[in-house]
Amino acid sequence: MTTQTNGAFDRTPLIAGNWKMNMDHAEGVALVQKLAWTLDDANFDYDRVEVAVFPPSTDLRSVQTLVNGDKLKLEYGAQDLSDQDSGAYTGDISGAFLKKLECTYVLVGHSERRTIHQEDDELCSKKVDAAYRHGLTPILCVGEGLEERKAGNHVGFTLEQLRGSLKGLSASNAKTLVVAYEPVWAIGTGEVAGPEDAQEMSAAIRAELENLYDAETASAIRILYGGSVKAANAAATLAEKDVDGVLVGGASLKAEEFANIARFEKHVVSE
Ligand SMILES: O=C[C@H](O)COP(=O)(O)O
Repeated sequence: MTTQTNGAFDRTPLIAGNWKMNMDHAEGVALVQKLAWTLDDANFDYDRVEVAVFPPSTDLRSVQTLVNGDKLKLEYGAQDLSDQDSGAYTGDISGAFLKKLECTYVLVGHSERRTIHQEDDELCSKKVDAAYRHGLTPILCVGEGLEERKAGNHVGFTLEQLRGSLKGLSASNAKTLVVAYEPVWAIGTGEVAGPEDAQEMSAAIRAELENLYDAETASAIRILYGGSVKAANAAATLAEKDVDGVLVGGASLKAEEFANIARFEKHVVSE
């Protein structure tokens, strides 16, 4: 969340773990349990850094039961949602159902959905609206491909995706929005964009959000970096001024590794 004191916004860092199509519900419960125990053993301060996991939809009810039963301070969310609320949409999942499962967040427009499922900006903007309609906080994913990066058009491409995916979003709702910048060429490749790349794009996104809304809204929105984030590289990226968190894929499937990413301040302090 973002808190405001005397006009200044304090953007709480968000460490988000996108499990993608991994971990059935039994494995998911074990992973959440191990993550919680690992963070508790390290006296982790959930008020300083927010930690959220994004399991496959089949796991959400089990994760909800565990989080509620053990009073865990972890947040959780879904990897996608329908732009529709209910009806003849086989295989889709309504934001209303996700809210009933007490999801806080929902990913929208992850590059794997944009490419594999041909999700365009128009559909993403409708999914952002659906998230707010059901009281979910969207994490809107944007980011260039290798060809845009090589052509030096990575900023223009990403900002165009951002504008197209936020059509019609009000400034009041936008204040709680989270944006995740994920250069597609860095996802799952081990090729992590350097902290300076992450900062360059986060600053450009924040400037564009100011154009789309206003300075206050832009400074309230948290911007995450995603793409081959590991415990070894997270602290440097998270130290960047406009980077407010990370969206982690593969490394979030290992409790210790993900917990070490969440404890990035330890690394920064100890450096
Ligand atoms: O949603 C997470 C991103 O796709 C990054 O995945 P990755 O950490 O496996 O590169």
